Amino acid sequence: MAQGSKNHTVSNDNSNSNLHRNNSKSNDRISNAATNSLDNTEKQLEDIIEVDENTLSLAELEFIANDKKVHNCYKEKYKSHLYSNILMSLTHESFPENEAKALWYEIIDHMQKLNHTLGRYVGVSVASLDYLTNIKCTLIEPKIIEEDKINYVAQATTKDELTGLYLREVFNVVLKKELGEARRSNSMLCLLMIDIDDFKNVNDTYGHQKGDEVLSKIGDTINDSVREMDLAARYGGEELAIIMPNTTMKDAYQVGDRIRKKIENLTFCSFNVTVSIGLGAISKTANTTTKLIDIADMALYKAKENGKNQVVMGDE
Ligand SMILES: Nc1nc2c(ncn2[C@@H]2O[C@H](COP(=O)(O)OP(=O)(O)OP(=O)(O)O)[C@@H](O)[C@H]2O)c(=O)[nH]1
Repeated sequence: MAQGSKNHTVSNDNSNSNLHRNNSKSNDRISNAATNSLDNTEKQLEDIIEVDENTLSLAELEFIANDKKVHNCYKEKYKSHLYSNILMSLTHESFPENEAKALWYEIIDHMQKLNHTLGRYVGVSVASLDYLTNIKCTLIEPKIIEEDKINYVAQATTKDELTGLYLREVFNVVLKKELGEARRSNSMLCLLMIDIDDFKNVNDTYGHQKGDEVLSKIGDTINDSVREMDLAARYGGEELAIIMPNTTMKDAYQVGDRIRKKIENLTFCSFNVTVSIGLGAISKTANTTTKLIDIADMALYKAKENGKNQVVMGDE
C-alpha cells in the first residue's frame, strides 16, 4: 500500500468523498477511539492493511484477463498466490490456489462465451458473478460492491473528515509497521509532529467554525505537500503528524519547513496562522514508536518555547 506507491491500506485513494459529520462527533470519535477500543481497532486495521496489500482492483483484473503480458507480470509478482488473490478480489471469499486457478480460467472461458453470445464485452466481474452464482453455484450469497463504494467506506473509516488526514489509529499501525521495516532494512525513518500555534485564540476570537476551517485548510496543505510514501495523520485535536519512510533528517526538515511556510502564507479573511514542528528520527536508541514520538514531541515543545513558527530537530 502507500510509499512511492506502497499502499497504506487505502492511501492511494485520492477521491474527495469525505463524509460530512459535525465536528463535535469527530472529536468524540477521536477521544472515544483513544480511550475505548483502540486495541481492537488497531487489530482490525492491521488486518485490513495486510489484506489490502494483495487486493487487486477491477481495472487490474481486466488487464490480467485480456493481456497476456500483464498476466505474466502479475504471475511473477504474486507467484503462488496470484489466483487466490484474484478470486479473493472478485468474491471476497478465500479459495486454495489450485481451485482458484481452475475457476479463473473457467471464468475467462465463460466471459468469452458471454461476449460472443451478447455481442458486447461483459467484463470480468459480471462474468465471474454469473459463472460462480448461476453455473458453478460456488457463491451462495454474493456480495456486489462497487469499487467507488469500497473506496468511500475505506476513506470514511480511515480518514478524519475535517482535515482529510488519516486517523490516529491508522497512524499507530503504520508507524509500527514502518519502524519495523526501517529496522529490518536499516533505512531511515522520520516523524514530524505539527501543532497549530495559539489555536485557542483563533477559536476564541473568530469562533469554532473558523477554527475548523483553519484545520481543514492546514490538512489540505499537508496532504498536498507530502509524497505518496508518507503518511499524514490527525494525531489529536490540533496536533498533526507525518510519517516519512526512507527520509533523512535533513530532507524531513526541509519538508517540514516547506509546510510551515505554506501554512504561514495561508490567509483566513483577516488573520494568518502558524505552526510549530518537532522532528524525530529513528536511531539506535529511538527504536520504538513510543521513543520516536517522544523525541518528536520534545522537539515540538522546544519549538514552542523558542517562539513558535519553526521546525526543531529532536535529539536522541
Ligand atoms: N475549531 C476546533 N478547535 C479545536 C479542535 N480540536 C482542538 N481544538 C482546539 O485547539 C485548542 C488548543 O489549545 P491549546 O492546547 O491551549 O494550544 P494553543 O492555543 O494552540 O497554544 P500553543 O499550543 O501553546 O501554541 C483548544 O482551544 C481546542 O478547543 C477542532 O477540531 N476544531
